[in-house]
Amino acid sequence: MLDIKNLSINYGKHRVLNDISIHIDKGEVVGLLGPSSSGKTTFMNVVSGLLPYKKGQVLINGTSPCEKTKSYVSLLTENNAIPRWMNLKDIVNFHTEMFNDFNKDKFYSILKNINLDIPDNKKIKHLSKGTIQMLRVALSISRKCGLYLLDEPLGGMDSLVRDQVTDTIINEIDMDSTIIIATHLISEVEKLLDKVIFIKKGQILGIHDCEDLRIEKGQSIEKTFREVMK
Ligand SMILES: Nc1ncnc2c1ncn2[C@@H]1O[C@H](COP(=O)(O)OP(=O)(O)OP(=O)(O)O)[C@@H](O)[C@H]1O
Repeated sequence: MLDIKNLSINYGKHRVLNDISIHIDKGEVVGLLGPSSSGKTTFMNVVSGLLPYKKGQVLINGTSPCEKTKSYVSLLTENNAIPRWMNLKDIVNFHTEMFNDFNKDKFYSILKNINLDIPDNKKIKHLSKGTIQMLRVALSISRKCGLYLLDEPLGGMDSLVRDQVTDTIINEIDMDSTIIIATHLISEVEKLLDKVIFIKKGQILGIHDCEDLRIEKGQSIEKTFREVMK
């Protein structure tokens, strides 16, 4: 489904992704795990088509990121891009117009499941950071896509809410869709993951099947992550 070969990205002279190669199958749930500044967001931006690349190859079902693949990919960006003046109804209308695959009913049902009771006329600027993040996650998983790129989906949420949101992510996304979650909150997402990619300073330190890694190391993915990143 996603094939990346020898991808390198520079910002000026600073290399932020260094010759990375990754293959991800349809339906896999993959954790892109690395400390701050390891290149996770850059990776997500390239795959989503937001950031062009010159070195290497990125193929989504055989096609380089472009307008066509954008309709196949739901990107949850790390930072909020929803204008602060919008209210809930504006946001829903915007998404309905913007994305043919956005399912409004599903969106409201997800809000209900995560106990997010936001009136239609409530403006973004009056919501807390954690609430905005929950809203953004609900928006991105209410699209029907083949690939979900979730960049720090749990940022700004308290631990109880994080559990609820991780369960919602896995329950609401079709099983044959692929999910890539970039995060450094590993314990919260590790139960969801089939595969992990360890990344540091733009370099892939390892790609593993989670079950195999747990058996091989006899410990959690988070503990192995800490050892690998030392
Ligand atoms: N637009 C940019 N111009 C120059 N350097 C950038 C730009 N965006 C990111 N960088 C640099 O690229 C490196 C990787 O950043 P990136 O945001 O991809 O990492 P990350 O793993 O997502 O980090 P975090 O977990 O803190 O969000 C960092 O050193 C960052 O400072």
